[in-house]
Amino acid sequence: MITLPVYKEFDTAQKLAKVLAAKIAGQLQEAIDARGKAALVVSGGSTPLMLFSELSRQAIDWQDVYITLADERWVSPEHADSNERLVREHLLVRRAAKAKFRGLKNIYSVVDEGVGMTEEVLSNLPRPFDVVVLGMGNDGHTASLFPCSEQLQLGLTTGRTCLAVHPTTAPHGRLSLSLKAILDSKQIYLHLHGDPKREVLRQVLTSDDATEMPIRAVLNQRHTPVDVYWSQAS
Ligand SMILES: O=C(O)[C@H](O)[C@@H](O)[C@H](O)[C@H](O)COP(=O)(O)O
Repeated sequence: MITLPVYKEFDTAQKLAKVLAAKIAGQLQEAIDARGKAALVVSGGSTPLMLFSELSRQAIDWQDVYITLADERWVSPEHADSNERLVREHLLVRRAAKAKFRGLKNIYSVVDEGVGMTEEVLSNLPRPFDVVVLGMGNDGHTASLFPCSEQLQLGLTTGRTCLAVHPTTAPHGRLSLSLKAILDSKQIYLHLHGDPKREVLRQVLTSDDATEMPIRAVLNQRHTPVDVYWSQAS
């Protein structure tokens, strides 16, 4: 059994996005005031689009904010499935256009070859990350820590920042932050939409077996606070 310390529900995705964006912006600005810079890690997928749009309108010192991704599909940044493309189109606009984005995809065509270069890029970001926003798949994956992949155990145990992942149930080779890197943060938000995800979350909380549902490893720890934000899909 896992117990959630903070769980917030909203009746629309828009209301959730407004509240969460304001909260994240406040935490980023606090970090900037304290150490001159802040680091934000966001996820891809369909859930964060409204959040990105709300975040991009926040009036903070975006030029001092480093942004990266929790995971990336190993495709070119112009590809329809690229998380970098999503971030460039929906988050790095308006006020947030001044933020410093560090993408995970690089010149290597195979993710296993590119992982070292991305590790190097990530080593130059402010740590711990100030805010990490995660999504969750219906199989309980988060970032690209997939229950189906041979690399899951590595992702849950490695001391490195990132790893190459080859899911069998989702397209593309992926690069994912490791569990250790995700937890090396001051605040994690798990951002969910719709009834099916609420049902998956219910299943997640019934056990602590992270090999079955990797999101459990993020929720079942005491190092970093994880606040869960759920809304109806509309
Ligand atoms: O690149 C990705 O696919 C992700 O970062 C992934 O972990 C995502 O957050 C979940 O799969 C939820 O995806 P949806 O928001 O599309 O449901």
